[in-house]
Amino acid sequence: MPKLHQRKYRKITKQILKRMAGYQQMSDAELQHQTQLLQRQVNGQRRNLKKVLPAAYAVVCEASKRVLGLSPFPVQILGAVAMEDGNVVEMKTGEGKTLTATMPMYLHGLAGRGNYLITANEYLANRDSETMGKLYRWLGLSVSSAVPQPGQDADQRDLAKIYQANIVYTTNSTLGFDYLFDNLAKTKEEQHLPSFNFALLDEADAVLLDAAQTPLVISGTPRVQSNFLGNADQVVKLLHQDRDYQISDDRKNIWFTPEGIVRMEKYLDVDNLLSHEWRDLYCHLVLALRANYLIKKNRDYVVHDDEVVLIDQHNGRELPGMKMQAGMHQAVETKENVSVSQEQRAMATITYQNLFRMFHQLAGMTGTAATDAKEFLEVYNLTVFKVPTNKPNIRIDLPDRLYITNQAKLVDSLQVVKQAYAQRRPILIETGSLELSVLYSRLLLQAEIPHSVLNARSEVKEADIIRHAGELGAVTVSTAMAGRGTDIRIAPAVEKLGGLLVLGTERMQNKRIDNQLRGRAGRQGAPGESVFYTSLEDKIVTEHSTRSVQKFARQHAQQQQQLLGKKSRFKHVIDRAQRFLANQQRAARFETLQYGEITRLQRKAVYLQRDQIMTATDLSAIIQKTFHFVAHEFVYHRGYQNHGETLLEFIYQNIDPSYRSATDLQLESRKQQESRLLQLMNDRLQRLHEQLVDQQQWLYFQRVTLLRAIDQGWIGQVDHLEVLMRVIKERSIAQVNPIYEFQREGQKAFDKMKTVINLKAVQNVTNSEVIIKKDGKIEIEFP
Ligand SMILES: Nc1ncnc2c1ncn2[C@@H]1O[C@H](COP(=O)(O)OP(=O)(O)OP(=O)(O)O)[C@@H](O)[C@H]1O
Repeated sequence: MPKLHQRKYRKITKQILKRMAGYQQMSDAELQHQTQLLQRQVNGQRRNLKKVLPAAYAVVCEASKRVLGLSPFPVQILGAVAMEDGNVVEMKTGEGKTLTATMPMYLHGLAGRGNYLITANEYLANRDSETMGKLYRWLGLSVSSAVPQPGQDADQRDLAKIYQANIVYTTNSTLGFDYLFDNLAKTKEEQHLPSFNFALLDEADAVLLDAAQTPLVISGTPRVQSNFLGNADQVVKLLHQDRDYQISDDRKNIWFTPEGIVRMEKYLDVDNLLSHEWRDLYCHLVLALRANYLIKKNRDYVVHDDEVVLIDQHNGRELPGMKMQAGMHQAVETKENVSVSQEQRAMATITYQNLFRMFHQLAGMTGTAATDAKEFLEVYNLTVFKVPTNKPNIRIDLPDRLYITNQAKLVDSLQVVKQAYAQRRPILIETGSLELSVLYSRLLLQAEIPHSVLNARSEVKEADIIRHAGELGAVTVSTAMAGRGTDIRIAPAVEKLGGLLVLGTERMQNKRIDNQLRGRAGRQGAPGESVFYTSLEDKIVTEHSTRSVQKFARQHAQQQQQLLGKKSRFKHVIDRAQRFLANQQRAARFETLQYGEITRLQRKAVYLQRDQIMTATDLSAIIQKTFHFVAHEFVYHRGYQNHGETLLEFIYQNIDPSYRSATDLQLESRKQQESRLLQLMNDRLQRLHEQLVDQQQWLYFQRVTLLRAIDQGWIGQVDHLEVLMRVIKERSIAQVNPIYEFQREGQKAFDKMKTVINLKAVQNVTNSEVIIKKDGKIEIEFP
């Protein structure tokens, strides 16, 4: 659908402002009654929403004044109008996105359920569903937060109630996991998610871009432990870089050289390590290689009490309980010689791209989107619309200070802190990692400057500290991601000192995060200042710039002065490194998208079948089809060709363990064998049917046994695809088209899965034991 023009948005905004005058005259009760009137006009049809938009937005604006004491600015209304037209709306930090969001959320809430506001973290989902919830509730719509309340576990949530609401505040991972769990349910009653109508994504770029590289994975039953772990680790430790393996410049990829392969074949005494026979061993060698040479202790993980604990790359926090997927965690445990934990099988996965593309309508808001406009359009069909600030931005963004070494940079930046502190001007020091924030805090202690450090373990505490960061004399040290979404207000006395000063101790992974940090100062037209202190030893430079830059840094490590001057060859070194990294990340997302597409199609087919079984009122046709498939498959493919399995064995294993036969089944013709199998299956089915005379019970039994078969097959397939993807990606250096290979192999596995599911269904349907309990409920013991 072609998007409306900017002028049009302004025109609609004017209409809304005009309508507000009418609503101003109404009593509270009359205003509240508007919701019902609007709902009647919408009549549950999303296509009617556009028509009522001006009225609905005007109602929200007037109600907001009365309930929250906030009257939305015209630029906020403009932003809300653009959101409804499939845009990622760029509104600078502090412009009031939380309030802006209430307009489209209310509008969609008028049509019913299935409308989500995706916030950046759980704290914000709870906070905003509370504060903005007052407004929706006042107007007669229901609202909930899907994330656990503080102190609550995820499985203690009342999902039925949460997803009953018109408007749900949540996070991307909560939504994703709930969706995946919903599709592991046994009955319709256990499914809670309404259809995906509308999602408004706060910090859309963080959700759709930064988080989109890694798919969500639900892990379940343990995978059989491999005994290759130890061997692989030992062998890989004997290898030499460049001779036996190579590492890419960005240190993200690593691969064996042909010489390395030959060497390992010798050590392990195997022929042709790359052949199908040694696939599992090779997989473990690849894992061990990454574990030993790419994944670093004290950067990616720490070792505590015989346990490998991962570290969050963004804020340096420990992530207890989190595990790397697909055997990687076990490889690192083996490297560190700690006890190897059980590896969990992947049970369900989805990429964020696919999760959000399932929505009928998407919109986003963020402080910084323009940099990635093209990708938003290509992947999500979202355009970027920039909303002007309510008041002109008068924050001063100073040019970077660039040094050769970290030390020189930190020493100089400390002078700025001292100066601000002497003036009692609040200063917010933003670091790229927890490590650095601890270091900086130590420097401040030495200089006897009292300060707060945001390394609190909870989002609530962070919000509390950051809220005070704009007060007279406040010195706050924070990691880049901490305290997001919390407003920093400044007093008039601080305005006179030039407002809040934001000092970045390094430039971050990308420009967007840099800008978010600057945006903590100078909100809503207030004065403020920002400056970054950078060096050639910063992470972004060491990891993502050319070798010549790194060489220069090493050679001049003694120099303390700043690298000034417009002509300096290093003037753009950080911008370039950021761009380089951004390109790489974009490529990685594109790759995730392509692999994810193949999984998506399979998932869609399986979930569709689950749905059909869950809603069907008669399952006999499906069961008969399954019986025929299995009988035919055995007689024409399995029994004769593959396994030489006898018919008797097959019956014992899959249909009836107590089967006694007087005849020699081998002598029967294929046709006879097939009909004998069918007859046996139906006999067993009949036996169960006689036990379950109640129609509801009978239907329930068939449904549960069939669903279980699907899940058994599909979960195996999900796990298989995960492993397959890893193997293919690792091999991809030498391959022409890994995606094509994934597709081909994935399809083959999918076909195999269908056979597995059919067979499991026969086993479950013919071989389960049923106990009818006093209350009429039935318990099924599966074979
Ligand atoms: N129309 C308004 N009138 C008065 N105050 C407002 C209005 N809209 C928002 N605010 C206030 O502005 C502050 C910033 O709002 P909010 O936190 O939603 O900004 P934001 O755009 O989400 O910023 P960030 O990007 O940092 O999350 C809040 O204190 C909010 O109450």
